[in-house]
Amino acid sequence: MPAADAATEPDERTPQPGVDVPDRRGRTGLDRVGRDLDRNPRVRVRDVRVLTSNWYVTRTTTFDFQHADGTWTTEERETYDRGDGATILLYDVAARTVLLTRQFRFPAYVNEHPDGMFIEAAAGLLDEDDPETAIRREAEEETGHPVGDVEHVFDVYMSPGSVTERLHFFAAPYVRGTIADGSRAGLADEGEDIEVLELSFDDALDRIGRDIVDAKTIMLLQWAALRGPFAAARA
Ligand SMILES: Nc1nc2c(ncn2[C@@H]2O[C@H](COP(=O)(O)OP(=O)(O)O[C@H]3O[C@H](CO)[C@@H](O)[C@H](O)[C@@H]3O)[C@@H](O)[C@H]2O)c(=O)[nH]1
Ligand SMILES: [Mg+2]
Repeated sequence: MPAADAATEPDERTPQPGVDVPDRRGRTGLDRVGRDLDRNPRVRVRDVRVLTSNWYVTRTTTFDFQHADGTWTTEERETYDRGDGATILLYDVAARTVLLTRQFRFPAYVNEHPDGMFIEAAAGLLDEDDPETAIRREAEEETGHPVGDVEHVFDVYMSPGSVTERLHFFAAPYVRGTIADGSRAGLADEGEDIEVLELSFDDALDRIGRDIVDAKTIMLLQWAALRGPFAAARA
């Protein structure tokens, strides 16, 4: 590098929140995630940069990738990391109903959803908990209904080209009538305002693609119809 350019390089990098000094959520070392990945010999991570660590974390990672013909190229990919989550379908087989939620989702509203009000299966981030503990907590917080034994359904990457999140899917029975349709739930101090929605299972299936447009909810409803509690073989 020419001397003139070297002179313009800063001596020390300004400390970066989330990397060298705590960010607003007390995190440091966020640039270490992904550096030691070695499970796939066709991928060699070269650098990880934290772009934002405001609430969740965006990074850009530079890596060498070996293509099918053996050649290597250097690629850069941005990732959005909000941690992993869990979701649950609460169902009553005898009443043929499901217990869902309705809440405002800004990212959908800003992308052409008519009002941002989303019908969803109860769900939340794991935070520090294991998936089953987390889904019990979230189901009770978001529907007010206590959850007994849960059935693990599958674990799915919801948007693997950009979002790191893996979502753990569960199902559990609930008792119709315990929670009033239209009652409110959620943690007010986290800005949550959640309406509990009790729908007939057939109505919920019918509304897929109309006013039920949330991926995890559609996946759980279709699983319930095909292989879950409402599948012909299990009924
Ligand atoms: N201040 C602030 N708070 C935020 C922000 N983003 C989220 N939150 C807070 O974080 C809470 C997260 O609520 P959870 O119930 O834990 O998560 P969720 O958003 O319902 O996530 C579930 O649904 C998502 C969408 O389908 C899933 O992506 C996710 O895995 C999970 O299943 C929100 O209620 C809100 O209070 C933000 O940018 N700023
Ligand atoms: Mg939630």
